[in-house]
Amino acid sequence: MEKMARLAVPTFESERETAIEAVGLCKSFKTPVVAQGRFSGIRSLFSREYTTKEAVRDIGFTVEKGDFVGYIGPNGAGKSTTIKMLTGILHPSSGSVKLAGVDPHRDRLRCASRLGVVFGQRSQLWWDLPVKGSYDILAHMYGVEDTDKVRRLGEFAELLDLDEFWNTPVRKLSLGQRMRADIAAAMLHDPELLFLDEPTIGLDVNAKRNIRGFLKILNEQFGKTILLTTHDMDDIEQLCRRVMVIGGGRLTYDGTVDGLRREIGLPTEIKVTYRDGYALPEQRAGLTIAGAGLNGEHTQNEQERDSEGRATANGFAMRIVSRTDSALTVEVNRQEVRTMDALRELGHWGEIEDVEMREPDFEEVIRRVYG
Ligand SMILES: Nc1ncnc2c1ncn2[C@@H]1O[C@H](COP(=O)(O)OP(=O)(O)OP(=O)(O)O)[C@@H](O)[C@H]1O
Repeated sequence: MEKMARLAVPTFESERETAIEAVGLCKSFKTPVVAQGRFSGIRSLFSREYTTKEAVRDIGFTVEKGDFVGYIGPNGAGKSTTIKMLTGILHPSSGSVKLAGVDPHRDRLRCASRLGVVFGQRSQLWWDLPVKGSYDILAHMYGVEDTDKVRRLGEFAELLDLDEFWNTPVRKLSLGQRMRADIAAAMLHDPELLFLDEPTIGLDVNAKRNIRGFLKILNEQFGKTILLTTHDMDDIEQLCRRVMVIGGGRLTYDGTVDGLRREIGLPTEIKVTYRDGYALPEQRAGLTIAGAGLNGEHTQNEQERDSEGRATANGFAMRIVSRTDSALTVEVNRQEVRTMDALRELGHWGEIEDVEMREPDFEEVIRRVYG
């Protein structure tokens, strides 16, 4: 870590300089209408009929230098299309993008030196070359000095455990190894700005932890600006201060992660197993416990559930949803009470042997955002 700190040349003079500015960004795709019937394949080739898909509609936002922003939304929402426009791979149908004041479409070369890009589904490494060989080519392409290359790769190898597959052809790497190699490749020329499109997709817990740790260091110690798309809510919660949600091509939320959770209002589920059973306090047998510090006030307001019978955010602190002789499963409304306070309360009812927690899953969170 100390060695890494020596590498850390602050890139930004001012903390709050703008790293990304997107204004009225739109992207439509025209696709030929597929003809029906005999010779449909050949007729489609000559068809003049098109359908238009508005993948991104009027998106605007600003990202300050040093920010770590999550960009989330369901499949087909327009995340990758946005990233491709931000990185200059796709031209917007209308609107504009500036990266540190530079248009990535007009000035691709200047932007390339400031920009690292990782697409989780695709690699920028040479399939048949050993990992090291790809880095040599990339360093040459970006004009990275040999001393810088060696120093950076040494640090990345330490932080991302690259040594174990240094000489292995890329095609033989596991998905986790390949992703680590790809992220190091994207940072080899020391860009200020890093775009990551689903970098943890399909990875096991250890590989995810390793990659998240590295991204955290890049952001917190090196001040790199990072924009991350993901379907993994843990990526967002552990890494991002800010989250933007896109749905149907439009930005539907832009704010803090906590703000998003509050807006959605889904409860956390906790299952507590007791060593020798539990005793519910008399006044709490109604299974719904009021907020304000779990003071035992009893509420039984049916409006606290939505039309599907789920607990809604307001009006309760903790609700018992199922129980056996030795275990209780409760929903905790995090708008009303902290999880630690809920656990403390549960601890008063018996000796706790085991605790399992379940956060609302990502797809459910997203569904709620779109109402
Ligand atoms: N080159 C293309 N031609 C036609 N339609 C496209 C093209 N690229 C994307 N689309 C369409 O634009 C919409 C947005 O796609 P995009 O890949 O940006 O979504 P996404 O949010 O990244 O989804 P996912 O999470 O599944 O990767 C989708 O309906 C997709 O089918």
